[in-house]
Amino acid sequence: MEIKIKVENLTFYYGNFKALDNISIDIEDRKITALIGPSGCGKSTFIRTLNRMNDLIAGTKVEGTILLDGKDIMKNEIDAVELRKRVGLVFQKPNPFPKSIYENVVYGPKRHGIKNKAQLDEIVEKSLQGAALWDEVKDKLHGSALALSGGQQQRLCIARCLAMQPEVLLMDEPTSALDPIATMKIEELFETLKKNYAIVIVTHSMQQAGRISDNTGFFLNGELVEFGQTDILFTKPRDKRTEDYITGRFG
Ligand SMILES: Nc1ncnc2c1ncn2[C@@H]1O[C@H](COP(=O)(O)OP(=O)(O)OP(=O)(O)O)[C@@H](O)[C@H]1O
Repeated sequence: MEIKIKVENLTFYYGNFKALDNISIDIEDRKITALIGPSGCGKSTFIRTLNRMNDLIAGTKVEGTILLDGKDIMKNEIDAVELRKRVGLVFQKPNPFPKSIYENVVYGPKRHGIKNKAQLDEIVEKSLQGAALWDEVKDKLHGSALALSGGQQQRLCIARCLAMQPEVLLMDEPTSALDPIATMKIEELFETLKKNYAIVIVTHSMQQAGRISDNTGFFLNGELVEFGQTDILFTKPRDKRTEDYITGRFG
């Protein structure tokens, strides 16, 4: 087992409000880690600490360490822009730019200085292939991204992330705005993606966590109550609060 991200004693505040309390968790490489828990328990806050997206919010404070390949990402010498390239984030609602499919995918690489047309073409094809969208859009790459269906838009956002050649993919409820068929396609895509990336996915659906993840963490009120192999967490939870949650007694 290879640890991609090691989080140790992570505590996070919005102003005086402690949103995460002493979280320690190992994110394995080439595995899917699901994070579950009731609304407001800190799941999104947690994944945003993993690529320092929370830095952008004023008045926040973070304690503890987050090691990416053994290196502390909270140290000042780490460039946050470079970090977000390595640790990509896909949001709940598909949010393509109001530009063509092609321009959406090359947006990040262009900003990072890639100008060569042949190279950009290759990035577009590879990223769209990687996001299982290429066959559906290869004949309309210069058409508007906004003309795609919700599920296609979400796969485009995944492609946009892949174009940056990340190592970790963070997904914040990536299928909650999608219908069951689009959801199934994205879940199938995760199975393929996990061969090359560490994936962390926040989900409200325990069924989804059970279907796709290798490891699951259960959050409650900013605490990581339980973390372990998904099949064990769902069948033999150690903590009464986990058991109550997965059996639907609360949340
Ligand atoms: N920018 C912010 N400023 C202040 N408090 C915030 C901010 N973002 C989140 N919070 C608070 O931090 C707590 C955790 O929120 P977070 O969004 O991480 O939970 P969550 O588990 O992802 O919830 P959901 O499942 O509803 O998305 C909540 O009490 C929330 O109100």
